[in-house]
Amino acid sequence: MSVSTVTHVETESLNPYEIVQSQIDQAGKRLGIREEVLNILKKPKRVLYVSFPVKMDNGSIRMFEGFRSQHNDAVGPTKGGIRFHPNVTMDEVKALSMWMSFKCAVAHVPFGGGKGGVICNPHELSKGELQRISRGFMEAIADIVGPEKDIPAPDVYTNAQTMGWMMDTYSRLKGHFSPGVITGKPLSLGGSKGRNEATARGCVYVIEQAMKTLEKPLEGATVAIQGFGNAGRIVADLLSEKRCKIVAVSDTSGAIYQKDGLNLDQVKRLKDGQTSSIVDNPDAQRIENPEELLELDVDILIPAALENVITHKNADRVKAKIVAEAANGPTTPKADEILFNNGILLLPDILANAGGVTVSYFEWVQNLMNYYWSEEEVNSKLQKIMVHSFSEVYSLAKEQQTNLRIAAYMVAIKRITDAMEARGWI
Ligand SMILES: NC(=O)C1=CN([C@@H]2O[C@H](COP(=O)(O)OP(=O)(O)OC[C@H]3O[C@@H](n4cnc5c(N)ncnc54)[C@H](O)[C@@H]3O)[C@@H](O)[C@H]2O)C=CC1
Ligand SMILES: O=C(O)CCC(=O)C(=O)O
Repeated sequence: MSVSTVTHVETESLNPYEIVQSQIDQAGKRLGIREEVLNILKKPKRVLYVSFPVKMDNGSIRMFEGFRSQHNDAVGPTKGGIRFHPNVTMDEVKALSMWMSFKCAVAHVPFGGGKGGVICNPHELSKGELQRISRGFMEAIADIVGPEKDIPAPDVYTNAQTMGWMMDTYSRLKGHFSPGVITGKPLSLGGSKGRNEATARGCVYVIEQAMKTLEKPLEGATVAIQGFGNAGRIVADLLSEKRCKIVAVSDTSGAIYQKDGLNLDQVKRLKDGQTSSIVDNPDAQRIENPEELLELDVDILIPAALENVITHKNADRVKAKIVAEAANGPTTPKADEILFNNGILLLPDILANAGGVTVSYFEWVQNLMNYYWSEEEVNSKLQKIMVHSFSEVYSLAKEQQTNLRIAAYMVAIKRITDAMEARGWI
């Protein structure tokens, strides 16, 4: 491994909106795209701020705030998840919507990028309150979403149930059943088989291709995963089915380690138990500083929680051979540079976690046809897309002697600017 050339960077922006703009600049310049065209991509087309009242269980009325950002719809209607989190900001939602445009373009999914967020802490809310927040937010954004306009989906701290409530609210407002307005729904409401696992499954398909390319066996590979929700937990299961050793996982309660591989059934029982905490595990060692999970000497590191966890401050201590970004935006641009110089293969979010939106696209197609596919059909179509996307991005990265993130952006920007040109926008 070569020694990093970037060792004394003092600061870098952790604002995801500024980060995605710098990523667009880097890739756009390599493509030789005019600045005025890149400027179109550097801002979302529309951002809606909403505030809405919700009746709480104790009878009080509380105001909640949220955002929906629609980045670029040159390729098709905008699409992307809705996040419920206490720290959601408008800039974060804008950035997430931009990553969605590029992700869809990398996967050849005919959507532009959208994203939503509601500032709230689901851990402090009852199921009834969550339902009223979900309905309130959908009512507030109903005018700008729709099966042919903008199609939300789950993201952090939202799930199939949240999507079901939102679909019901939208359908009532429009006066007809409208499953195509949102994806990631329960199967009983037009959800797609395989959507719940799709983000993780897509990530595993990409990891498999990367390991093949590096000529390393997947069987027996050691894995550390930050985040144990939809993305992280299912990645753990799927990689363990492939006989990888999941040696460390973390969630908001902390991080645990077991050098011979964690007993995942036990970890899941703890997560689903009363305290919802993975750290009370007598058979695993607790990692006192959970961020040190990112620095473990493993074959594969999977950030599957939030943004900005691998930065210029800790990137030099990352020892994994592959970093697979199940999360959106976990690695900063300076950290990208350090990992690349250190010979670590980073599978960027807009490639590695594109499985979720890909199967969301399949769900939308099934809703519009009102004809549903088997799980095998969904998974095999997903695999084809992920394998093809990886090889397209990997070949370009080799040709351009750059990292996979910049190559993925180049693929995406080319596809979106071609559509903008064909529409006569540029
Ligand atoms: N759900 C989906 O289909 C997709 C999700 N993603 C991305 O994957 C990431 C995770 O999302 P989901 O798994 O859907 O959310 P989730 O709500 O199902 O799970 C989030 C997990 O992250 C953990 N977490 C939160 N903060 C943490 C921290 N500081 N340290 C360690 N763990 C922490 C939580 O405890 C929870 O286990 C996000 O970046 C999301 O945008 C990307 C593509 C699709
Ligand atoms: O399934 C979707 O439409 C979008 C999922 C998502 O929010 C993401 O890929 O970040």
